[in-house]
Amino acid sequence: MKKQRPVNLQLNTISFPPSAISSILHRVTGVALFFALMFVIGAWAVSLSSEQGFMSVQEAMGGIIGKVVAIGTLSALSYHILGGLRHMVMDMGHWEELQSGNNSAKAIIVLWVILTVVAGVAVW
Ligand code: HEM
Repeated sequence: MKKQRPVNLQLNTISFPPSAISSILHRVTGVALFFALMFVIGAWAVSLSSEQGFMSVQEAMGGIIGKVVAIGTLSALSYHILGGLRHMVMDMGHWEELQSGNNSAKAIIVLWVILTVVAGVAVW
């Protein structure tokens, strides 16, 4: 094996194509959804436990932290669903080439940003 193999440990010089960014985002939002779901189910359970529980969840959701968590959850869910739909289309044999794959990745990222802004406006 060659002793002097090319090494690139400078992460800021590695450029990721849109499809790679899309793939990373899909995994990140999947993990984020797992944790967000604990919060959603927890809040749901407390809100249904009693009238006081409902009021406390309502109050928490009206605060800045509650709103940020809600927007983050909706944002992760919207990206994950868009990514899931893109996967479904790819499973049917489309958007598998370099160009079309990168284009569809860019498209869902743009759609995701728009949906996040819409969710932000709606929740705030
Ligand atoms: C709260 C519900 C969900 C959670 C917690 C979740 C979680 C995850 C996680 C953690 C991954 C990454 C797995 C890995 O990369 O090893 C993943 C992948 C995936 N998810 Fe979800 N997911 C959820 C809902 C959905 C929905 C609604 C869809 C479809 C619209 C979907 C479609 C997919 C697909 C297609 C993959 C595979 C992506 C790939 O192969 O790169 N997921 N999910």
